[in-house]
Amino acid sequence: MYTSEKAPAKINLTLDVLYKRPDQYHEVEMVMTTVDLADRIELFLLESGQIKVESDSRFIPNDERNLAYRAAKLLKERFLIKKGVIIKIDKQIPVAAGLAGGSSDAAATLRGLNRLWNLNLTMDELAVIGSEIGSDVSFCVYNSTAIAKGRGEKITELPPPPQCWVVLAKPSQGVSTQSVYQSLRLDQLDHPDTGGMIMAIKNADYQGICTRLKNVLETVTLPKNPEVQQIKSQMLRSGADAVLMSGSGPTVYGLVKHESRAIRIYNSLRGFCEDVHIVRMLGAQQTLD
Ligand SMILES: C[C@@](CO)(OP(=O)(O)O)[C@H](O)COP(=O)(O)OP(=O)(O)OC[C@H]1O[C@@H](n2ccc(N)nc2=O)[C@H](O)[C@@H]1O
Ligand SMILES: Nc1ncnc2c1ncn2[C@@H]1O[C@H](COP(=O)(O)OP(=O)(O)O)[C@@H](O)[C@H]1O
Repeated sequence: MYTSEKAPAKINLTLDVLYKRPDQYHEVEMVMTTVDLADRIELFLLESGQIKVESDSRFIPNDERNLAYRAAKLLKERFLIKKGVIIKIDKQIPVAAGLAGGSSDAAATLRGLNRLWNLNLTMDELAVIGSEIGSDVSFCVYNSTAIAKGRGEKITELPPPPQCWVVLAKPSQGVSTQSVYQSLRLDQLDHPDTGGMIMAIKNADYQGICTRLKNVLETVTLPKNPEVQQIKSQMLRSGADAVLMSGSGPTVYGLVKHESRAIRIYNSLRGFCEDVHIVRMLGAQQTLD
């Protein structure tokens, strides 16, 4: 028995942090969507009951630390499943980049095992389970466009944003999500216009989306990582309609309407950044290829 899932990357269109919670997480308000840069997850039923992870990437663990492994283990224990699974990960999303690659792999594993192990769980039930793996996993289960609140597990879906091209550039220096949140100066934040962003998306207002991109975590990552600001400036110089760092970073993305402009930005980044991708904004549930 076999099944497969795509695990797309996410980008934050807005990311706001409201306050630090008693559980030491932060209350967030984020508008996120997906792009067509995706890992591919293949799931093979194992009668032996074992969970195995195989990946072509040397940047992620292939044991119980892998978020896809943790998703399988959680489902197996929660629903007393005797069978096992081999999880093959074709890694395309840059790791520790602010693109939720690990979270998306975990979410794709939940969706795939729901079929492979005949669990018949709803997306809402899978999203609740996903929130036990990480704050971004619930959003990744729905795999669409949404407002995320709470730690990131309270999801309200939105219509997809208008079609456009996205140039993603990931600087070489990694970033620790935990340290970014912990270094945030909550009393000095200039908050995003989250409501305005939601209206712009609902009205398919591309310009309105561009003018409202804002991520408060930039206040931490940009001073520590000058490459991020350099890439933002270079993208704007080369014609991006808007630029922003995604999540806790360091990936920067630029939005443009036409592929020719995306190619010009891509070429202008040679020498600035090695890990650059031209992708489409997705924003809606993906059918399997
Ligand atoms: C920053 C964001 C924005 O979309 O994405 P990435 O940059 O990771 O893609 C997310 O909030 C990251 O979600 P995720 O990467 O799943 O975080 P988790 O593993 O749950 O938490 C990692 C650490 O980040 C901090 N954390 C995370 C979420 C949150 N709402 N408040 C926090 O303070 C905590 O210190 C936690 O120990
Ligand atoms: N399947 C996976 N894909 C990517 N990273 C993973 C995976 N499983 C565990 N990890 C670990 O999670 C961290 C990066 O998570 P990722 O979701 O790629 O970054 P971000 O949270 O910045 O978007 C790294 O420490 C990586 O080793």
